[in-house]
Amino acid sequence: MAGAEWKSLEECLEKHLPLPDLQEVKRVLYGKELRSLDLPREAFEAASREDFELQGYAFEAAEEQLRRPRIVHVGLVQNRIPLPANAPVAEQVSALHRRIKAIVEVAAMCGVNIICFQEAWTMPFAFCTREKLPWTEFAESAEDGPTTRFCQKLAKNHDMVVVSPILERDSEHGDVLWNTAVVISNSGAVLGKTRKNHIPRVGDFNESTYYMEGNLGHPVFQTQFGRIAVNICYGRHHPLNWLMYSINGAEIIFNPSATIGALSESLWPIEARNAAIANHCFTCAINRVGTVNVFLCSFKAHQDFGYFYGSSYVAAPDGSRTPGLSRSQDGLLVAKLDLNLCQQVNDVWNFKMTGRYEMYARELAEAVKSNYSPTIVKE
Ligand SMILES: NC(=O)NCCC(=O)O
Repeated sequence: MAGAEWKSLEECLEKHLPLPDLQEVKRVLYGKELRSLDLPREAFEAASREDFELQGYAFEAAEEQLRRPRIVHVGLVQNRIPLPANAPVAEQVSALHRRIKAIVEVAAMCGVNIICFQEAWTMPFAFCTREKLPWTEFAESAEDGPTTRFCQKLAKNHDMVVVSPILERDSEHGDVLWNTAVVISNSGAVLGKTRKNHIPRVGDFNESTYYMEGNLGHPVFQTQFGRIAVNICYGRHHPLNWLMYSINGAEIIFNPSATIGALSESLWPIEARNAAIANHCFTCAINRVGTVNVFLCSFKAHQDFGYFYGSSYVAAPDGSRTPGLSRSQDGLLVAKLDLNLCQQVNDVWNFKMTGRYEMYARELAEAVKSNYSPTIVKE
C-alpha cells in the first residue's frame, strides 16, 4: 500500500495518459469538467510559505429567471499533526491551533464562507491504542472549551462559518465523551453541535472505547450562506444517515473523517460522491494526512495505525467532483458552489419525488421488530 511517495491519483493519470485519453478518463471518473478558481496570488504565496497545497474549483448551475445564483465558497482543510503524539497535550493542541489559524487566514483571502476541519482535529488519531490517558485529556466542552473559543475568534474575524469536529466532554451530563462537530456562525456565536451517529467497529478503529453513539439525530444548521449538516467519518458508509440530513433540508453535508489506505481508499471516491447524487446536495469529504506511530501504547500491534491518505474532495448533486487534494501534504481545497444546482438536479432526476419513503418507513418499522420474518418467496 502506497504511503506519502504516491502523491495522488490525478497526478498519476496526468503523468501517464495521453491528453485525449485523459479527457475521457476524467469525464467518466469526475463528471463534467470544473473550472479552476482564480484564487489570489497572495493566497498561493502564503500557502507555499506555510507549506500546504491550495486548490480551487467552481461548480456552475444554470441561470434561472426567478432566482438569483446562491453562491457559497466552502473550504476543506486536511492536515498532519505538527507535533509527535507523545508531546505534552497542551503543546499539541496549541500547535494545531497555530497550524489551522495559518490555513484559515489563506481561506479568508480566497473568500471562503464556510470552512470545515478534519475529524477530531485537535488531537492525534489515538483511538487505535485503547488507552485512556493522555487521549481523553484532549476532550473539551463543545460550548465553551478552548478550541470552541479559538474557532469563535476565527469565525468573527473572518466572517466565516466554522465547522469544528472535536472530541467533546459533556460535563453537564456525567462527563460523557462524544465525537462532535461544533458549528460556529460567522457572527462568532455557537450555532449548535451535532454528534457522530455511527461508531466504527472495524480494524483498529476501536472508537467505542472512547465515546458514545450520537444522540442528537440529524440536525441541519441554517447559516447565512446555506443549510449545512455534518456526517462524521464512519457515518459515510450509512446511506440512511446521509438521507436523514438531506430530508431535514441540508444543501451541503460535510464529512470530516480519519481513515487509512489499507481499509478504505477504494471506497473513498465513491461514498460521498454517491451521497451527493442520491440526495441532490453537495458533499465535502475531508480526510487527515500522514501516519501516527509514536503512541505510548502498550499493545505493539496497535502502535502503527497505517497511512491517512488525505484526498479530500467536493462532490455535486450532478455527480461532478473536484480532484482530490494530495495524499501526503496538508491542504486547503476551496470550492465555489451555486446551491441552485441542488433544486435543478432534483427537478431533473426527481429522487425526492420518486423515493418511496413511506413504504420503506413501514417496512423498516416491521423489520426492526424482534419477531420480524423477512419476506422471502420460495417455491
Ligand atoms: N474515524 C472513523 O470513523 N474511521 C473509521 C474508518 C472508516 O470509516 O474508514
